[in-house]
Amino acid sequence: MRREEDEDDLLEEEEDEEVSMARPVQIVVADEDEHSFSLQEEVLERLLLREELQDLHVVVVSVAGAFRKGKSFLLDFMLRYMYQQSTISWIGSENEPLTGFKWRGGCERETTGILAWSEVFVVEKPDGCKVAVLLIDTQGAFDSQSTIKDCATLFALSTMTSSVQVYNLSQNVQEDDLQHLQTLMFLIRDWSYPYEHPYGLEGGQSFLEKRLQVKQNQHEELQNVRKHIHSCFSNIRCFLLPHPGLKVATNPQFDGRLRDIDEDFKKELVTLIPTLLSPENLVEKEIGGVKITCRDLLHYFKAYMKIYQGEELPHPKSMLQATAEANNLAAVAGAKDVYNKTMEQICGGDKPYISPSELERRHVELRQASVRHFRSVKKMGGEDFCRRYQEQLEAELDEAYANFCKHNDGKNIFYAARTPATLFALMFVMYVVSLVTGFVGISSVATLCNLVMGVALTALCIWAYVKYSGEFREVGGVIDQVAETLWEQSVESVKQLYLPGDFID
Ligand SMILES: Nc1nc2c(ncn2[C@@H]2O[C@H](COP(=O)(O)OP(=O)(O)OP(=O)(O)O)[C@@H](O)[C@H]2O)c(=O)[nH]1
Ligand SMILES: [Mg+2]
Repeated sequence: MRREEDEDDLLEEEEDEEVSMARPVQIVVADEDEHSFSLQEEVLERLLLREELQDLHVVVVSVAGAFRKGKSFLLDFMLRYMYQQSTISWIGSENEPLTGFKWRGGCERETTGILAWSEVFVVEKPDGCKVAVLLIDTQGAFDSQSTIKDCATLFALSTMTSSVQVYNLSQNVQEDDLQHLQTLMFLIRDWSYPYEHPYGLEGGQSFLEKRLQVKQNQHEELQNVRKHIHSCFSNIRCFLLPHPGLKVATNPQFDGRLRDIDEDFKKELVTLIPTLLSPENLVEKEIGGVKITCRDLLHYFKAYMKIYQGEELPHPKSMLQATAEANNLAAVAGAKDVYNKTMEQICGGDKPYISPSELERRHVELRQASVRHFRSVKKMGGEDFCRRYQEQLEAELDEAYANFCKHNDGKNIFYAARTPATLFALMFVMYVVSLVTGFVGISSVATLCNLVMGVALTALCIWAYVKYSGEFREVGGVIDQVAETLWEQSVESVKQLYLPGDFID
């Protein structure tokens, strides 16, 4: 028995440790049979809404492309860089197995849906701004189980939400690769023609230029893709990566040790990864020309996911609509945060009681500031569209204010002491009246007073028990209500007795 308990404890400890350890987390889950995808909102919230992250501009680096082409493998080197970037030897030691996003050999696909690394890295750029860096791994495209729509959905979703899309290709750029359009960096694995275009960024750039050239005798459609691609992306790059060697590609025992990887590959990796991730090269995610924060990113994920869940592939117009919606929702969340944070400072849980009129004054002030903040954020969708969200913001602020008020009232000890005070006062009055009437000889009245006193005492005991234990709260509520009515009635009658008539109004 004892041993079992010990084992349970051990298991729990291991689970706790796992929770705190950085690991890949699934943010979009793919349903194989239904060919549908669902967003893990809670996971994403836990990732992006951390206090220290939510207001930072976000850099989202995602790797997408065909399945089984070393995407997760590459991401694990990116992780090494993110953890060790201050050292020159960030790439690791010769005998260290490569871990992080799960990768493996073989011909069956590994990654499904979309995964993110659970640790969002905070990096200071050379200009002193701190940004949050999120690394994203996507399901490989063109495997035998997924439909074209599945691949397009995942690819579009990761492209729409990332600031740097690494489009992983094998050996060459083919025509259908260009038709996927959305990319900033074509990463060509196993490049085998270094004598025509050398490895690395420069070779890649000259190769890409050649590929993207519009030629007179080309089919019109091919010409259009080439013309269009530049208008979709502000920066298109290409990197040629050599083959990592036969051990990497064919040995089932290979576990990612540098020792087993070709020198050429490692040499190029050392320039590729900093090109994407060094502080001066980080690209913050922008939407509509505005840099977005981690908190905003959550809203964009939700909005894009919603439209990709439909039967059809979304129309560009609905993409724009979803972007506008997410954009407004993000602005609402930002503005509400401004309000909540300041209100917390004024009357949060650890702050003392503040007079209701002062609280209202601050609320009105902050509500205005919050709405102003909302209006000042650059938004899409036009005035009418924004107004709807402004109304939503105002309603949410009023609701938050009502909660702050309740909280504040709870802190007033006189407010809290009202019920026992009323009951004590009642008992005292009854005691005095029963004494006097008993003395004078009106025993029936005296008995009645004693009875009321007994009831008040019982109510007081029950009330105290409810407050102490937290049980039978409804009974406590009834006692509070009766006491409050009694209190108000007495205050009213005292006022009428002692204040001149014209004061009462
Ligand atoms: N030929 C070649 N193989 C590579 C390269 N990089 C990694 N590999 C190998 O490719 C295999 C697949 O690696 P993964 O990282 O799991 O590939 P993936 O693209 O994430 O695969 P899916 O998750 O199934 O889409 C592993 O055996 C790696 O050792 C490369 O540059 N060239
Ligand atoms: Mg993978």
